[in-house]
Amino acid sequence: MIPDRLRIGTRGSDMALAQTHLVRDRLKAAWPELTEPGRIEIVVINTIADRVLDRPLSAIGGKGLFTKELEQALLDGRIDLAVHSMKDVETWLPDGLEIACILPRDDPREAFLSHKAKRLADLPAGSSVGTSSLRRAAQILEMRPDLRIAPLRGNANTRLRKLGEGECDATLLALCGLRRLGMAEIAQEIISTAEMLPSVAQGALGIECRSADSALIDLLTPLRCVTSTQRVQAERALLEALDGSCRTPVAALAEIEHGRLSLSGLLFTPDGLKRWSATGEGAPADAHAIGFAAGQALREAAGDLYASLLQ
Ligand SMILES: NCc1[nH]cc(CCC(=O)O)c1CC(=O)O
Repeated sequence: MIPDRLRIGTRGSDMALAQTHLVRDRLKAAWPELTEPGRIEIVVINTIADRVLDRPLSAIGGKGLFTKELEQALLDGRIDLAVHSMKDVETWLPDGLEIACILPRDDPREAFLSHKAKRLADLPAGSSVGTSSLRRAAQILEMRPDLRIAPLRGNANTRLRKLGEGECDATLLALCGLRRLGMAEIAQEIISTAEMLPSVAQGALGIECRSADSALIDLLTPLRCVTSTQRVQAERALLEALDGSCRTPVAALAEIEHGRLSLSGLLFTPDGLKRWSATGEGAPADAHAIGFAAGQALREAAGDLYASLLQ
């Protein structure tokens, strides 16, 4: 049975709203009854990550900040669905909630933006790259130890404005995020995943619901993408084995080709001076085990240094 009313919770940024509108439109396309006026309501919820813009996320509690208020609204019954960028979703969810659906994944690559150079490799020595992502900072410093990292917080629009105002010489953003904002053409260089492995789950959208809402979960069936789900499962299992949080620079990407899943993962020291890599391969149905084993391998490779990365 289709519920009379569905309330979708979202952050208020342009990117979050674009993602939510995409989910709403897919739901309407799958279930024509939901196109009736008033059947789907969008509820904007302000999160700590949107309010605190002067400090890096890793210093104020990590990526849970993007999702906590939405999860509380789900638990309180104020909303029925929450749309998230899967890269912002914590490794462990609160009891009673689940990611009931992962949509077809977008391009996970990073986009380079700058007024000083067309490519990251061409930035003059000493240029500043604005990012508050520990992963991006470590990867940039590994490739270009002669660059400086400058803190840059805020949603994508805010970061683009700050770049325009000259707060930094360059920045990196998820290409899919730019695309959702209708601004993909401003990407100067699209960095290959071989050069820069993206964040776990970058480009994937997920829908979180109350586990008890089985009728609603059934409604999401036509929106699910099996291969995207398996890829995200493998990458998130890698993070799970690492106790991953925003404080540990980790990158991972799983791909499925000819019925085989292959996973690459990297763990960095925040200064980019050291990195460890692990790979895994197997049947897509074993995504979780493949990811977890790769995460454990990274942890072992880092050895005694691993504890210091968690500080
Ligand atoms: N950390 C914020 C965030 N969370 C998800 C995306 C991009 C969209 C996605 O990965 O689905 C972004 C912006 C960025 O990193 O450039």
